Amino acid sequence: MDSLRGLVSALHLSKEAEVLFTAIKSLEKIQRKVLGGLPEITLKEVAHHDEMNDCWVVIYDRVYNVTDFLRSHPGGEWTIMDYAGRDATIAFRGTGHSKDAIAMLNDYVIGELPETERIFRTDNPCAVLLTDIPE
Ligand code: HEM
Repeated sequence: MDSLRGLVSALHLSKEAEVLFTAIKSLEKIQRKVLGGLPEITLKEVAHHDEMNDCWVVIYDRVYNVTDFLRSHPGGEWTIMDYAGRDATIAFRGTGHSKDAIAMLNDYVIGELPETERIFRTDNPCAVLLTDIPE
């Protein structure tokens, strides 16, 4: 999907193509919900992806492959690379990202932590409570 988005902007395709792209993204979201959510990925697995050409981070218990986004990140590639293979939630939140940035996370999600490793999205009564984590 990321390459499709790249193609759309590289070719300066029409607004309709953008709308279609957004619709596909929404369908993917619905599909994820209907088919039972994201694949589980452990913190141990995430830790293997800590390089410039293979960079995963965890934000709000979800796993993101941001390899293709690093170079275009407005805050610079190294701000994310500092958290490559690790949890970046506090850094992401602490730098006051906009709603657009939060929505953008959906473009890169590849999985979520297993229940036992989650801090935010869990039924555990001791979990950190946040009202505005990305839905
Ligand atoms: C991994 C997913 C991330 C995405 C999708 C993302 C996205 C963005 C976006 C869209 C902006 C532009 C401003 C805004 O809309 O809020 C931004 C700015 C920024 N980001 Fe990130 N970001 C991510 C991770 C991080 C991390 C882990 C850090 C670590 C500290 C970080 C630090 C910053 C900083 C410092 C800016 C401000 C740049 C400036 O205004 O000069 N970001 N980010």
